[in-house]
Amino acid sequence: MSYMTESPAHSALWPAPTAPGAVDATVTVPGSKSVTNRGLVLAALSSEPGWLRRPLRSRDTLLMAQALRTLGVGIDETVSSSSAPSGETGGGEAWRIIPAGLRGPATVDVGNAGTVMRFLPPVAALADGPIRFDGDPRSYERPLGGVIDGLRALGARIDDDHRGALPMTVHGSGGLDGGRVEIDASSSSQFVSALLLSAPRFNQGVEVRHVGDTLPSMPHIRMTVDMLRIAGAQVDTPEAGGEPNVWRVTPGALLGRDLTVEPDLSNAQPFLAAALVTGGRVTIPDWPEHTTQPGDALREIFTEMGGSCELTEQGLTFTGSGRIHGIDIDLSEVGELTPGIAAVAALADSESVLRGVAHLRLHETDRLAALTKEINGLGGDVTETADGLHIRPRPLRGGVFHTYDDHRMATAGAIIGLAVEGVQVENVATTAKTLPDFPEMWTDMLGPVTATARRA
Ligand SMILES: O=C(O)C1=C[C@@H](OP(=O)(O)O)[C@@H](O)[C@H](O)C1
Ligand SMILES: C=C(OP(=O)(O)O)C(=O)O
Repeated sequence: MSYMTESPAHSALWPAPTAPGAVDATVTVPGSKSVTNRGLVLAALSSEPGWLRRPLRSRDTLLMAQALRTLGVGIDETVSSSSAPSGETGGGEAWRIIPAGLRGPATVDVGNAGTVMRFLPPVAALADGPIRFDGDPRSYERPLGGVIDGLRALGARIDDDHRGALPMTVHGSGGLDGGRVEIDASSSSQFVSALLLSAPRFNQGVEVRHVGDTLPSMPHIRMTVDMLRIAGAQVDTPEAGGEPNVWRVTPGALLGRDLTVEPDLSNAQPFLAAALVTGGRVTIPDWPEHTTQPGDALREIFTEMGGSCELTEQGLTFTGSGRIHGIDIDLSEVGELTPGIAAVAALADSESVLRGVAHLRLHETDRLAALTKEINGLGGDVTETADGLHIRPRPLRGGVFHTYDDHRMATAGAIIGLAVEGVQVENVATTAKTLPDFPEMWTDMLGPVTATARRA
């Protein structure tokens, strides 16, 4: 299976640092991948220029920006926020997005970014000309059928040589009818988000009805709806008294906005985990009081696993208790948190059952297989279930932790390395997908620990 293949170029080993004591650090986490890529798409489809402040600059977001540029959108990444119209949000980068007529021929490289491969085909259907979509080998294996079939039902012409997967060509005709569509989004919530994000520009808007058994990552669909509304779209949702599993977007102009991107709370996970694993304390500045990001659930999940947290003006402070408990939890809403939770669970004082995440087999890698193999490779006792993992903690030993081009596998290996000597994370550079500075941030977080340990 593809998750087992290792490319020689990726064989570099990163010695994951062990924590000599309790961490005590403040870690500023860059912007959310999910918010940045939605912000870029919505701004590109707007009727006037907009700003995106403190965007995430990582492989996934740069691929999104590059793809939109290829279609004709202007994105100035170098603008500092001081020259932005309302500089009151402070320093940091601000991107200026200037919408333009979308046109092909063009080729979009999706890398292995779910947000790019799912959110952009509907945008391409609005463009004039053929848009070819291609990406990393893994992108060919990730589900796309809901987007392709959905777009066809709404009037798009698509050549998908591999039936429901990449590579493919969307033959944009300058507009799309839109209307009613049924899709099965049980393999990815991003199918729903994709069809909703571009829908204000469809002639009839859209009514998306999910007809599958399960629907993962609901907070990400709520994020899509929230951001559409902020951009001026009218959206009817199941939460607002509508039918279950049905979303409607009315056609209309999207407005250029001045949006500040929240820190990526899923990327905050390894740092919070460090507080839990070492019985220390980590503060993440700018943790939003209200958010649709699934990472917000870490406040509850990690508290149940053995700590406490406090949200103050300084941010979110998580304090470990020195004990790590197992957890029995349905992670279907917050699937992307699974690798980090599994890593902590492998170090706990009792068993864990992680449920509701069968769809992780089709993420960056087969995450259930990869976590099982790698934790067991260090002496752990993990078994795959039909929809998750059963983790029985055991004393672990050092060894190579393979990452299969999955950023969250790399951070999971780093978490285990805090407590287990001799863990070597293969291809830690894969964290560049969403957090290019991860190794430096990790070492910086541990810096004060070393100082504390020396003082003690
Ligand atoms: O819409 C989004 O930004 C995301 C939705 C989720 O995808 P799935 O529903 O495919 O799990 C999540 O895992 C991914 O990291 C980001
Ligand atoms: C599943 C993830 O990414 P993608 O957006 O590529 O689906 C993830 O970041 O955990």
